[in-house]
Amino acid sequence: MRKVLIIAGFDPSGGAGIVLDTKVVRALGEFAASTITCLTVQTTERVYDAKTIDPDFFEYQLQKIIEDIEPDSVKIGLLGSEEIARSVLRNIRRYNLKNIVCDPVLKSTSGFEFGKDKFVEFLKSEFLKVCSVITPNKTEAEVIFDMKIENFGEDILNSIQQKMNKMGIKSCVLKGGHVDGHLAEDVLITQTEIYRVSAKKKGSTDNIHGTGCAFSSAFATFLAKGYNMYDALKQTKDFVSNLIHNSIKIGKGRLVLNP
Ligand SMILES: Nc1ncnc2c1ncn2[C@@H]1O[C@H](COP(=O)(O)OP(=O)(O)OP(=O)(O)O)[C@@H](O)[C@H]1O
Ligand SMILES: Cc1ncc(CO)c(N)n1
Repeated sequence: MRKVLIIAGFDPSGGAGIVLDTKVVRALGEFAASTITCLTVQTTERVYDAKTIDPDFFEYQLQKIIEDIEPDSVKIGLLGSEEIARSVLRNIRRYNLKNIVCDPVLKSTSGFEFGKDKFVEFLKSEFLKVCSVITPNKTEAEVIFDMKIENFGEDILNSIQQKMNKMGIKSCVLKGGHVDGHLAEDVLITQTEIYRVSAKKKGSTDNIHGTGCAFSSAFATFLAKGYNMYDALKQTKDFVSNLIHNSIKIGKGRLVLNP
């Protein structure tokens, strides 16, 4: 069995974060170990608050579990602070971790900001370049690449590719759930290629919780299984679309995925 290390936050509703990530890895037949970066007060309606774990305690958790299980891939979700991000970066280097999928969570759909300016600057200048692939949504990509992204037209994608190369970002999947249109289109941009996948959109993306978390943990699982980037993306897209089409209502707010 392949081993996926999840580095993410805790959402008590189970609709996002580490609980959902673990279920996704399990549903795909592999084993998930988890380290918690951050606790949130959160429901299916909104995020109320977030508190990062003590950084030394977090690092202790991370080192011990990496040494024990030796993961085949890593999914990074909500980091929550520059200190926690620095600790993850140190240990990626120390243990020479591979197959790292980073979902650069900056803001919840309900508007809660998870990191401030210095954190974002650190991600852009030092952190994202050590990841195998980053999976920003439209808003996150606008912050990371410092540009307006109205659509996924050729010019915009080429300009993102140039910026990625300058910033040292190896690969990026731009998630298109929040881009207008009847298709949910995602684009994989590598240093030399641009590759699109799409699926029929179900309802409104703003009404479904956890799609980004499920996407990055499924991607990390397919990389752990040995798929290349393109095949991992195709498999991930099918898996996540299916979860979205079978999403359920468990609370008063948005629908959740039930892998
Ligand atoms: N309504 C939808 N129907 C079908 N696929 C969708 C829909 N919304 C999002 N997706 C797909 O789900 C995946 C996650 O994309 P999305 O843009 O929602 O990420 P996100 O904004 O990071 O998620 P989150 O809302 O959890 O923060 C992508 O593959 C995207 O194309
Ligand atoms: C814990 C957690 N991670 C990620 C997200 C982004 O969906 C969220 N709302 N909560």
